[in-house]
Amino acid sequence: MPRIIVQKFGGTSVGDTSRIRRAAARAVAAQKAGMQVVMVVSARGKKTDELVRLAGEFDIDPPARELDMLLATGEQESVALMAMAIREAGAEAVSLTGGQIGISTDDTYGKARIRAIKTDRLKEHLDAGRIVVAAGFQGVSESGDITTLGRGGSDLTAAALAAVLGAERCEIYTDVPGVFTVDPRIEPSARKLDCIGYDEMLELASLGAGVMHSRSIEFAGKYGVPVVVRSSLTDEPGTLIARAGSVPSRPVTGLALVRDAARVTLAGLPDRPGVMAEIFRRMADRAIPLDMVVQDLSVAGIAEVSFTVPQEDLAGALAAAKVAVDELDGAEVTVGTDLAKISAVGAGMPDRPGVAAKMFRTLAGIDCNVVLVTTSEIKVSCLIARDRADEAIRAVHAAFALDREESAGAGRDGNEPLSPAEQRVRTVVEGLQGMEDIVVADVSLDTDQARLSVRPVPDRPGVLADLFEAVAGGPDDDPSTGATVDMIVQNVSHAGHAAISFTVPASEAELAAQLAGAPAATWGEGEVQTDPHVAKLSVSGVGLRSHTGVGLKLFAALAEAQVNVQLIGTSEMRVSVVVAANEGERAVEAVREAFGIA
Ligand SMILES: Nc1ncnc2c1ncn2[C@@H]1O[C@H](COP(=O)(O)OP(=O)(O)O)[C@@H](O)[C@H]1O
Ligand SMILES: N[C@@H](CC(=O)OP(=O)(O)O)C(=O)O
Repeated sequence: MPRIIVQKFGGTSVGDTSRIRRAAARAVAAQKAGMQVVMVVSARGKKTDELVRLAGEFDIDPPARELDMLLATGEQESVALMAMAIREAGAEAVSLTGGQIGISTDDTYGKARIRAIKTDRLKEHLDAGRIVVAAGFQGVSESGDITTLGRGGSDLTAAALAAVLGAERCEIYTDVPGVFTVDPRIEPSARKLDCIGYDEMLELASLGAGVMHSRSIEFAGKYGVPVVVRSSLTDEPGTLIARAGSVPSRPVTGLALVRDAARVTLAGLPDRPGVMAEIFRRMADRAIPLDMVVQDLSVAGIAEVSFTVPQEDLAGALAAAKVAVDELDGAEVTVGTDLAKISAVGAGMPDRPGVAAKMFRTLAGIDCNVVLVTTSEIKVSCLIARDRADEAIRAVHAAFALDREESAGAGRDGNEPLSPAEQRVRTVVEGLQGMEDIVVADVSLDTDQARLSVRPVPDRPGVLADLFEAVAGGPDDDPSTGATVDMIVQNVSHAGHAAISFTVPASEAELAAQLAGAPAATWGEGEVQTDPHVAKLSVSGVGLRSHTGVGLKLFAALAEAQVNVQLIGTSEMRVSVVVAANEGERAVEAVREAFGIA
């Protein structure tokens, strides 16, 4: 069996002739070392941005088919130049477009999904001793049109080619020497990570870390492709992205920032099944990607839902929200702009209950107010004012001492046996029709949870910190005295007051209520309400958030089964909802049926 390596060079790594020569030299060196080499190359520098701008000169909303035709030329230019550079360096090379490689996609221009890849032509060239230079970011639809895979999509081409060719590894060459604890452009003391788990990297990428495209990590994780992110300018070893079992489990591995968030809140909604399904349907109709989704407990039969969208989708989201509110006899839609989302991600978070409290305390320390909170098992996200974002990232980075060298972690050969969840994913992957099809591996029910809601709480910095430090047993999160907080949800405030809900194991409900009572008592009317038994239903799989259909299907199934949703938490790997304890079984049955899971 020939040993194959895929090397991807991003736009910054092929920006000028000397960089193209340098990239070519790397590929030639790998071939000389005995590997068959597939290069995946992006458009040079800011070429794709330029082409988008150029299209805008003629049409502010250019036809998607023509735009894809145009954008694909950026990569076509760079693969041809790269093949010439390789010949100049004394090796054989052939450049291929997405269509020539045999990458078939669906026909969603601008963000097409890969359905299949034919490898015959690639393999023939490799066996003939040529370096294959593949155009990233593009494919061909069933009807024969050129499609693109979404901005940053060359990473996806590389991961996909590595998967179908059974490559030893997929190397992503870029302008930084690896994955850092946070974007080094924001925090110069950011530290390069030696390795990171697929799940953590997937969360970080989807929460804003631009170093890799989230769908490419989804893909690499699904097919078990080892990925290395490294510098195209130096020989440092880079960062290995591998399975969770082979990397250290840190409470916080890294931070990510989304600068352009906007909030939409639908208020005065009836508290009955079907509300979320209606909202998701209206957003899906307009292809609006929902990011943070927050539903807090209803008061006197009135519910409220908030979500964030990229600022550029705000107008569409607002229009869709107005239709939903009318349909649901809701009261009003409000929006918030100039917001940013900062997130902390770490696979070891479940073992360190104080992470959220520490993040809240740090934000309070710089007098930064938190508008919305959502958490999943391995991340905490806070929506804050955009003009505080950089300062907030730097403060949180320092608070978790992310600039400091970590102690030696677990082994990193990636050969540990698959966990049951990973095995389930593998089984589902084997039955996929299209390579990028959704993987819903499991629908589970945890009936051993309690929900606490604290309201009203004053809307000022420090409140979240006081509450969650108290519940965690103090600022040092001593596990012997605190309760283990699972999901945290804070919705937007009204008239200076907000509400916060969270879940804990049922056995810790009383303790948590007691601990939360102390800070609540200092907030005037603040009251802790406990539901000692609720059920948490989770749909888990790979890359759920990038498939907008998952939320829609989940909420439609719950509505059909007449199950009311109390709280929601979303992440890339999991969508969780809290429902009444006596509705849990009915809910899980309906959702399993909807996703075709036995
Ligand atoms: N956590 C992170 N680690 C490293 N780089 C990051 C991180 N988050 C964001 N970045 C940014 O990602 C950039 C590399 O991605 P990109 O510009 O898309 O490169 P390419 O053109 O090679 O695809 C870096 O210059 C860096 O500023
Ligand atoms: N050229 C495309 C695809 C890509 O992945 O680029 P880069 O590797 O430079 O992020 C884009 O700009 O979106």
